[in-house]
Amino acid sequence: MPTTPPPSILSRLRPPPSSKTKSKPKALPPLSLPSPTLVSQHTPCTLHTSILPPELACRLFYTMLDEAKEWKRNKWWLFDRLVESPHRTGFYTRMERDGDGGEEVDEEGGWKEAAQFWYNGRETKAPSQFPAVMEEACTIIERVVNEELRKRPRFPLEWAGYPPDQSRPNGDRDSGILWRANVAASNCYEGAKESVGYHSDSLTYLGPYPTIASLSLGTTRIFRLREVIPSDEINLRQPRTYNIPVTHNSLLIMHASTQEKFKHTVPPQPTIDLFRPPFPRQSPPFASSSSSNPDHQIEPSNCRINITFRFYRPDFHPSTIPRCKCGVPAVLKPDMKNRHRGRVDRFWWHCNAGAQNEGKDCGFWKVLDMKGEGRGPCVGDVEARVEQENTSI
Ligand SMILES: O=C(O)CCC(=O)C(=O)O
Ligand SMILES: [Fe+2]
Repeated sequence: MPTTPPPSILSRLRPPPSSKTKSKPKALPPLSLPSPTLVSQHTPCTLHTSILPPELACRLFYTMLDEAKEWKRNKWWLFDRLVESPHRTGFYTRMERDGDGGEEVDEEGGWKEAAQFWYNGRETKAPSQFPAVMEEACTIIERVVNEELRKRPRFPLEWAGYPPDQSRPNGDRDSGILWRANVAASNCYEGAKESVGYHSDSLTYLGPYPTIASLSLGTTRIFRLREVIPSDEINLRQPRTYNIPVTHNSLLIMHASTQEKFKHTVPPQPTIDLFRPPFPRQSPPFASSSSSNPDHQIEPSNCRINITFRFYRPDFHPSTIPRCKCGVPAVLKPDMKNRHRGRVDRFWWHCNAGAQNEGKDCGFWKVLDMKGEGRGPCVGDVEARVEQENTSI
């Protein structure tokens, strides 16, 4: 009986790795993060489900749906193409009280510029103020964000709070407040196909390492995060995609370093579940006893409303933002690909005029110099001062 010769031992060994063929890092499958615990484990964000009293969340949803009729689709030049955002957006400012907690002050000039920046430099009217129901929600959200901020380690370039000798908006009401939502940007995604592409938020008025509180109302959508891998790790690991289902009345807090290390998107979906508001539209009261058949007033909706509450830092006030040679406020971005000790330390200003100027910018470019530009106080400055005082005792 013919026998086949045993395979040589050499044929069973893998060839030695060639210096030319570098093995690519393994692609990681997307990970779904449907619970607050999982979100905290894998990302610099925290998720809070049922953040507002249900009746307030529902009333805010109806108010913002009505407001959304006036919102715009952003338009900007991307290279040589004029593109339009696949969702509608609105920008709001919050009335602040002066240092004595008395007269309400509205620095319209500054906020108008900030609103124009939100619309990619397009001329816009003065932004609207928070509607009363949004103010009510904001007070609750602000308290939760400040509680979280007090628990988390902070980054050196984060805002350290008002210096003791400086008057602060809202007087006494602000004691212990590190983060105050003074503006809000709102988005409406109608149907499964409306979306926002991958981006990180411009830091122009937020400054480095901002905290952004993002409230979801209406239909559930996926909020997707993906890390930007630093250049020196590109051959070592691949980014993972994280999918967070953001349900009605959930708050996703994007803590410091989310904008520096990750990009985020709300992608188009094949389908969505319609949202059935838990209360009828009419007000007041919201109680079901007010109507013989409240079901008749409840219309299912295919919209998701998102409100991002933001703290525009006093040391990044519109009057302090460098202008490029085109004469418009520069945009501030983190140098995401270069990280040292796991941290982005470098940020730069660059010309933003191309967004409205047929894609042509003036090439203006400048590294952010916190001290040189007179900004702060930052967490790192305060910590360094305390350390110095302790060593000199
Ligand atoms: O709708 C969302 O959850 C995200 C919105 C967003 O990324 C933005 O407004 O910058
Ligand atoms: Fe964003």
